[in-house]
Amino acid sequence: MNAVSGPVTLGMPGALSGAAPENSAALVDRFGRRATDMRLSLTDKCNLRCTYCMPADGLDWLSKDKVLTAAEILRLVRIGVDGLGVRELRLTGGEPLVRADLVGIIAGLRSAHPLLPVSLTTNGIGLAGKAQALKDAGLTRINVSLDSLCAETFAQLTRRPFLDKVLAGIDAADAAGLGPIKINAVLMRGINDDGAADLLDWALTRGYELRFIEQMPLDADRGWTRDNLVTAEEIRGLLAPRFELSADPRDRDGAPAERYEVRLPGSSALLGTLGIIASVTEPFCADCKRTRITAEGKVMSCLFSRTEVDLLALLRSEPQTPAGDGAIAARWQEAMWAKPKAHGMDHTGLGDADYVQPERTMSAIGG
Ligand SMILES: Nc1nc2c(ncn2[C@@H]2O[C@H](COP(=O)(O)OP(=O)(O)OP(=O)(O)O)[C@@H](O)[C@H]2O)c(=O)[nH]1
Ligand SMILES: C[S@@+](CC[C@H](N)C(=O)[O-])C[C@H]1O[C@@H](n2cnc3c(N)ncnc32)[C@H](O)[C@@H]1O
Ligand code: SF4
Ligand code: SF4
Repeated sequence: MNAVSGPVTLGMPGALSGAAPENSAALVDRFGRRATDMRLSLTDKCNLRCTYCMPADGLDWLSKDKVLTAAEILRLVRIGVDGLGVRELRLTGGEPLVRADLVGIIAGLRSAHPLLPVSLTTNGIGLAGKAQALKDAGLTRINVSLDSLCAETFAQLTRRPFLDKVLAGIDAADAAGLGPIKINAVLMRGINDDGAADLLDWALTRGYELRFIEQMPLDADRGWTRDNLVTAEEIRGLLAPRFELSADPRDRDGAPAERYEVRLPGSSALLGTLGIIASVTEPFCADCKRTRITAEGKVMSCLFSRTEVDLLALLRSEPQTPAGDGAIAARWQEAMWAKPKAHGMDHTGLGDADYVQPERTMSAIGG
């Protein structure tokens, strides 16, 4: 690994400087966590309006000049991978498939980093026509969001009638070899929670890993309440009549999803794996490995950060020299050093009295 050379001097807050990792070429924080998983938002735009994420009328999209260009993305990833210990890359958004240069970005990433795992999280709209090109460009694997197999429920949740497009996209991704395919579903009380077991059955039959996600307070409508949340415990209860879950023995390794082996009640035959991402009731912040960059080039050290650190201006002002790259790396390290302990605070507690929802909503952060 080439270290990023240049002025990697970490300007840590005085009170914390005793633990500052001077010149350490990694994205470490005050709590000893090391971010090796880079999540990069390619765009704030989206063609769905999921109720738990976007307002019905969409948001004011960023103008093109405010969004990271393909060249800036490649430079940032190079700095992260070659200099700061990034070991895997997730492309997300907004909806990453709406970016016209997506295939070119992936090809550029693959050419620069032949062994880097590069995955994509998408709503699947338009995937049917792009899956093979994404695979050919070097995409490693894909996660597709799908909250319901019922067309009406899908349309109610996403405010768009596009279930068929998503299903066709998943089929195409499977055929193109973009597996193991993971399916993300947010459960909403009284809307799609009654379809949880059917969704699991569908995913198991096709060999996909379904993950149920607890809804987080990152919606534009600010309608989230802790009381209305479908919790991990409830999800396990919803599945119990039809499926038996047991702990997956594989190391979780800081992943948001707690994995379970799935069997029919009383049977020893393994049907597949289920994940539950319980950010609210069973948080996993102590092992967090993530560093996030928004589509406009800001570091969000935590999904719930209310402080953002801009890298775009540096990308546009610093020369592409070891010193210039080093200045960008140093700013990124500073941002990560200040990462909150959990949920954007010094303790876990989404929905607690002292929890303040970030101004950005999920799609604008890069979920
Ligand atoms: N609280 C919290 N939730 C996260 C974080 N990263 C991902 N999630 C949640 O996990 C969901 C699924 O994320 P994906 O983009 O599919 O990726 P992943 O589960 O991290 O990754 P893989 O299992 O490696 O495919 C996101 O929509 C979020 O709801 C995180 O850092 N903090
Ligand atoms: C923000 S989206 C971006 C990528 C793509 N548009 C998609 O939907 O997969 C990434 C993931 O965040 C999830 N998500 C969005 N808002 C959420 C919320 N308030 N709570 C939990 N997960 C959320 C979505 O279900 C999706 O799986
Ligand atoms: S969850 Fe994804 S698909 Fe749904 S509105 Fe948000 S960004 Fe768009
Ligand atoms: S809430 Fe913040 S600290 Fe916790 S897992 Fe997510 S990004 Fe990491």
